[in-house]
Amino acid sequence: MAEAIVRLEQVCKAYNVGEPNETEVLHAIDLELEAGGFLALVGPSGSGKSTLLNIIGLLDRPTSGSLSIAGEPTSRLDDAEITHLRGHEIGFVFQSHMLISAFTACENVMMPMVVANGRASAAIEQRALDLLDRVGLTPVANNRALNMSGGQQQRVAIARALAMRPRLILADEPTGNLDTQSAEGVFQLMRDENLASGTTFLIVTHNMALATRCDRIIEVVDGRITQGQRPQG
Ligand SMILES: Nc1ncnc2c1ncn2[C@@H]1O[C@H](COP(=O)(O)OP(=O)(O)OP(=O)(O)O)[C@@H](O)[C@H]1O
Repeated sequence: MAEAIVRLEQVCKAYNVGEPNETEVLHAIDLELEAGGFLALVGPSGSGKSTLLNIIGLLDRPTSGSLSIAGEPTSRLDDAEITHLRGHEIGFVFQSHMLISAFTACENVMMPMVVANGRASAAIEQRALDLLDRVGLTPVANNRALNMSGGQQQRVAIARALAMRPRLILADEPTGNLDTQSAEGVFQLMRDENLASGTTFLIVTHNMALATRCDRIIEVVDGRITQGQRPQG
């Protein structure tokens, strides 16, 4: 079996801890994501998919339980170490692409590399242009994100997510706002990247037609994994 890029053991997440309205939304989650997988995360609205994604993406911490990324337990890491791990190992694609709309496609893709490097450079710009070429956007590389279609913006977001060569990309309904044809293009682009580079993808989707084309479907219902807890085989 492939090495696990992510391992959760008995992860619980509660909101409003210690207050009268404290609610636990994830209950004792055990989950393994195999390196190189192309994985769908599905479940009803409010079941805890985004909460789980935020924990795996180190954007939020579990209330209890443990999370390892690439074999590294995260519970003892301080905030600076968490930020470093997140910045280098994990890329994000959100439903609303979260691009800086006044920046060009190229500038948006450069952004994580500029932040990591402390300043822009010709090499960073060249890598951004190469990534935009990979997602089919060379002709609009210097267009502002503001003036691009939803499908194009999502392709820029994928290029940006790939910029730091992360081992894991977390995508929260990346095709949710797109028409069928654009959604297919964005989905296929992620699949091609997964196969070409071995980057692991975990994709939250309500689209079962797309989910069934992934290597594995992980289902969350009421804060518990009901299907796909471990890789098959
Ligand atoms: N910051 C928060 N404070 C309090 N409750 C929250 C917070 N974030 C999420 N919740 C609650 O946690 C539960 C799970 O929410 P979550 O967004 O993870 O579900 P989801 O499966 O991603 O839903 P959807 O498919 O609608 O995006 C919901 O009941 C939600 O109201």
